[in-house]
Amino acid sequence: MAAQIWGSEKRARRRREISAKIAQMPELHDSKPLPFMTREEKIMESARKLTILTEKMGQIIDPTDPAELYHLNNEVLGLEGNPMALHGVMFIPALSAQASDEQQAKWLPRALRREIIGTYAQTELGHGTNLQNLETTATYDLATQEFVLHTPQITALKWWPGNLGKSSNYAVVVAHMIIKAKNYGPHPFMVQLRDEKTHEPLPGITIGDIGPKMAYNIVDNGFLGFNKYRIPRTNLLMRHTKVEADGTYIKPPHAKINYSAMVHVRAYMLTGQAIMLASALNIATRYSSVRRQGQIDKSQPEVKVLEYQTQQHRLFPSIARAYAFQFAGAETVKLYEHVLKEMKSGNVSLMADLHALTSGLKSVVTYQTGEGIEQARMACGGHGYSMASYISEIYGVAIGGCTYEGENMVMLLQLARYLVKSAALVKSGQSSKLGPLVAYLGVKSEPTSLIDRIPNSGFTEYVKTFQHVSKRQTLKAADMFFGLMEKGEKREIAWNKCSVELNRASRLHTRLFIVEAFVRRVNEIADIRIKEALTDLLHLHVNYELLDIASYALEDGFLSASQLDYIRDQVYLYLGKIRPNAVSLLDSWEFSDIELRSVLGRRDGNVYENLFKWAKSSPLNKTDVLSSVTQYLKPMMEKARL
Ligand SMILES: CC(C)(COP(=O)(O)OP(=O)(O)OC[C@H]1O[C@@H](n2cnc3c(N)ncnc32)[C@H](O)[C@@H]1OP(=O)(O)O)[C@@H](O)C(=O)NCCC(=O)NCCSC(=O)/C=C/CCCCCCCCCCCCC(=O)O
Ligand SMILES: Cc1cc2nc3c(=O)[nH]c(=O)nc-3n(C[C@H](O)[C@H](O)[C@H](O)COP(=O)(O)OP(=O)(O)OC[C@H]3O[C@@H](n4cnc5c(N)ncnc54)[C@H](O)[C@@H]3O)c2cc1C
Repeated sequence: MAAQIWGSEKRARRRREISAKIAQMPELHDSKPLPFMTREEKIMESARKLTILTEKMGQIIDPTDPAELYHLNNEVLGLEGNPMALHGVMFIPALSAQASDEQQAKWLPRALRREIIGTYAQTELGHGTNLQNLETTATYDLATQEFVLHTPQITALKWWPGNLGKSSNYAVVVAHMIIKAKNYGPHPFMVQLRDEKTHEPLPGITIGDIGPKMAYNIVDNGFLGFNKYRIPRTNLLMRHTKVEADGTYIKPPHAKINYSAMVHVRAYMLTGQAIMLASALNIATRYSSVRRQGQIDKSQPEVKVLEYQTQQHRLFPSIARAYAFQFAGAETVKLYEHVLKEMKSGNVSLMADLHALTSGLKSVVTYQTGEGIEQARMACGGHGYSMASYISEIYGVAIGGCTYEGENMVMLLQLARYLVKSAALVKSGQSSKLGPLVAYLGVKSEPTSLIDRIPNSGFTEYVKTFQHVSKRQTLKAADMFFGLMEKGEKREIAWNKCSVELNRASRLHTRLFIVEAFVRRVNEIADIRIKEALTDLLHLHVNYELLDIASYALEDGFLSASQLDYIRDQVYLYLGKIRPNAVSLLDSWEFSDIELRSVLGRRDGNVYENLFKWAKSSPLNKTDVLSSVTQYLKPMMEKARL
């Protein structure tokens, strides 16, 4: 199963080998539980481990393999981030996709050797979503052949970029490029922020940390202002766009090609989210098979809480989602790598499809991951609320994904643009022009679902039902939009008035893609036992998801009330079938105790002894009487006694 999850037997084996090596290297372990550290201590601890890793990485992993590097980071540095989180996730990808060969030769080897630390600085205090209204300017000075970066007012301060505040000395900065008073829109520039020797900010740069966040606090998300700060013309990333010495602008082959670093993260973050969801579920499911509370049969001893159907219903559909996201994520990364290769050689024809797909996926996956993790926390009762479970940190980090790389509603609306264009093709009889991801929009569907009538149809009838609801909602939302425009409404106003319906269409389309990716994967599996276990999970997935969106299929009678009962019964049937495999389905992800950082979720199940040990190690328990008591509470009580 681990081979299915991680992509191959070799990958699964390598992960195990890496975890085993790390287990033998105490210098790479947290020196004490992270929840007991202050933010400064955590940042220091992370930097300590990061530098050891840089030295010893070659002994542990193949540093050129991103999957090995990612696993190493998760084990050693953890999900709260590290001082170089953005360096690998956005700075290097931005340089790789947007710098010319010559620029790459100059900067990439230095970045890869970790001679310099970089980040991606785009969002500002006043604008994150609406890139066209970013305010930082890069004005070309023809006389000196330099760009002058400037922050015209407080809202133009860069705000949020990870590791910008304290760790990075370089950044890819996105600024409006102005040449001879003409604004060419946002473009990426390579900018040195700090002196390479002293790490002091360079003159003209104002920089710092934006303060603590809900989670992810090892990362120093930062602010950055420029006061007429000059960089050479050749620091504009020039793979696709060029500015010649005389100010001549050579436009890129696609208007949005500079957005590729965002698409990179949107594609890669899906498996990252799956991992966080599976981690939280691993903790909750293990704990649920240790925790005994109450009886189902009063004549029997107390049961493991995992025996309760409500507990299974809370956890198992999310286990199915974690697998579904992992499989959909792996497909998306493959597609992304393909499109990137094409893009580098000038073929930009697949960019719109990839943008639409990743926009929908990042939104649905992050939202459902958040839901699943929060349910996992509640499934652990009181102990889930303790930082000892570590679930709250996983939750905080995961839901950051609902916001970063494009706020979810906004990204769903990006997919909706693509769906509405596709709907227009269907309505004008041009269905043959639909891309493969939306081809179903042009296919006539049956009048009713056959879900309960062809039980051995594999998952075909389910897929057809998802297709039906997605198609119907897309055409309905598009009709609403076109109708408003026909009535004379301006395009943007009409769009806003339909946006809730449009986003519903985007979610349904994306959920269909996720179901299909899961079905595709299960169909490919040769090993009978693995196929059986995943088929059960897929049954739960399709029935649970369909129940969740049933209103769309009931509205037009595609599903009947009795079919809904059938679907509900299938959910209960598969909850029971999955119960014996539940812990194994999560243990198969092979998270080590070091990586999980959870007292509740330990592999040995020794929860209570370790919770007590953990509580005793709380810094508050170093003394029996705190100074807050001696200084304030004790005098107060004494005064009251007088
Ligand atoms: C897209 C916007 C909303 C609008 O852009 P704008 O330029 O204004 O658009 P318009 O002019 O209106 O045009 C719209 C048309 O453009 C098309 N379009 C838009 N984008 C693209 C694109 N990328 N490709 C192709 N086409 C595109 C669109 O389809 C329209 O076409 P049409 O007109 O309909 O034909 C834009 O403003 C936007 O994107 N806003 C969002 C801003 C954003 O995303 N900011 C991100 C900042 S960086 C950030 O947030 C970083 C966060 C770091 C987080 C760190 C944690 C990382 C964890 C990663 C884990 C990795 C795990 C790895 C796991 C593993 O290895 O397994
Ligand atoms: C943990 C974290 C890490 C980050 N890291 C980085 C980084 O490394 N580099 C970087 O540059 N940035 C980073 N960001 C910033 C992030 O990319 C932005 O916060 C994000 O893109 C959302 O933009 P915003 O903050 O402007 O939200 P807003 O756009 O202000 O969103 C507020 C509300 O307005 C709604 N809204 C906005 N526009 C529309 C619209 N057109 N239609 C409908 N609704 C709309 C949204 O849906 C939302 O409900 C990070 C953010 C976080 C939380």
